[in-house]
Amino acid sequence: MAHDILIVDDEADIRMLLSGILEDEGYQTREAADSKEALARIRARQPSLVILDIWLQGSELDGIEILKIIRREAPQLPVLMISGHGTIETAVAAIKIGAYDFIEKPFKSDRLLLLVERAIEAARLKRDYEELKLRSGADVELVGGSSVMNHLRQAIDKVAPTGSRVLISGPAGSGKEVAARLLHARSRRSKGPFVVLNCATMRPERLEIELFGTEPGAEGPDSPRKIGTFEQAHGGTLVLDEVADMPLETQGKIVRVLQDQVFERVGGNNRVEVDVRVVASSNRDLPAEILAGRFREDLFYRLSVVPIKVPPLRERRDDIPQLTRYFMARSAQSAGVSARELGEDAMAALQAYEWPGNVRQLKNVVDWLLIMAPGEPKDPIRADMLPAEIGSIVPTVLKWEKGGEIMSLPLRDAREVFEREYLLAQVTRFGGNISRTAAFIGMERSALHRKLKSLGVLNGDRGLKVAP
Ligand SMILES: Nc1ncnc2c1ncn2[C@@H]1O[C@H](COP(=O)(O)OP(=O)(O)OP(=O)(O)O)[C@@H](O)[C@H]1O
Repeated sequence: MAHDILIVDDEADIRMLLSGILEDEGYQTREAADSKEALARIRARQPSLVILDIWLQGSELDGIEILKIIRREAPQLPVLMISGHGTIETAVAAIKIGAYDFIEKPFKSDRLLLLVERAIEAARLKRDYEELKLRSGADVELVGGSSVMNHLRQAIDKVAPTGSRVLISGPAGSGKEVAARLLHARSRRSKGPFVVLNCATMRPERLEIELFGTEPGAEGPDSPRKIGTFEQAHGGTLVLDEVADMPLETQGKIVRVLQDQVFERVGGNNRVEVDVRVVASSNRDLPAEILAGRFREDLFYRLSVVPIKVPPLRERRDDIPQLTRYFMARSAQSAGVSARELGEDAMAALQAYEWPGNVRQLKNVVDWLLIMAPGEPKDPIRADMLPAEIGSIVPTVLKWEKGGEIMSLPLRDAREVFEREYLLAQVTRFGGNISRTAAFIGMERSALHRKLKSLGVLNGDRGLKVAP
């Protein structure tokens, strides 16, 4: 995405010269000859940078006064001042007010381009830093080697550069936001902003303010202009998280923005033009929401140009060991302690668990284990150290304690109890896949099948019987 630069100078030939130099380097430019035009252009859409002449003949406000308004209305917008003879002192004063730097007339194009590049980069770094502060711990790595995850990554790689709208569906905590980040990172907009708005956590009135921003005075007599998420995301990606939670009326407004890439801020009628890739995500069944009259069909078709599904963790149990090690390494690093290993029994229990809270829940369990698991840091974490609801999945006879009940049985019956519990745990861990379980435990597939049937673990063809 080309950066959009606004050139404010009263002299038409300087504006032409500047826009020529900048456009040759691939920037997009807009021009303004006086304060009225300049402010109108900025209000219509926030540029990436303003190049602002200090002395503007025939203008109501001079460069310094315009700068003050920009600082107030758009504090993140970088401004590069142009100073002529005798205005250097003013230019220095401008830096104190918050201009990025100044360049003196007559200027060399190399120096101009260098300053422009630096000013935009500095603003981007500041924005990234702010974003990072807000969302520290955000991931762009989609960990997992299961075939479902490989397909997901392939789908993302394929659709990312096309710029199509994408609807990501999947249950809570499954990694929808990580998928959206990856989509942005692999797109042509990767240098542009990535903005996420959670539609579920906001009151309906607040949602529109967040989406579209406000004009000065809209939220009280002295309220400043607020830039909404659509405008913040110009040149980048906007994620509408939990899009099904948006009120119908707001949905209608979004349809319009998607159609025309134009909207008005709350409390005004300035038309704001934006170029934003919208990625929506939801954990609901949107076609069912449409039938229930809670989601607009036209919005669904506009958002869902390419649908992507992130499956629940229980459908990709193969990813659990890798995810566990990944979260363990990261948590240990950020806590400044050494990572703990997990014993085979603990890993089997993690793989057999249902994970209603998906990857987010796994991450929390790993964080908890790092702090709470007893024993020396070098000792592996065992199944009985896991939170009760997870650890109980592993049959008691397999835990490192002397099973009481089993000791009261003759060998033949004890062996049967053991086999049954062991096999049930292994088959669950491999998601009911008999071939893979057989390969892991070192049995022929058909022999395992017979065994499971004779132990009453298999119910019918492939269905698993619940442990008695
Ligand atoms: N494949 C993955 N690799 C690495 N981290 C992951 C993966 N999937 C999810 N996570 C991590 O799990 C947590 C939850 O993921 P994320 O926020 O993307 O889920 P979500 O589907 O958007 O959830 P919600 O619907 O609740 O917003 C995050 O901390 C994320 O970093």
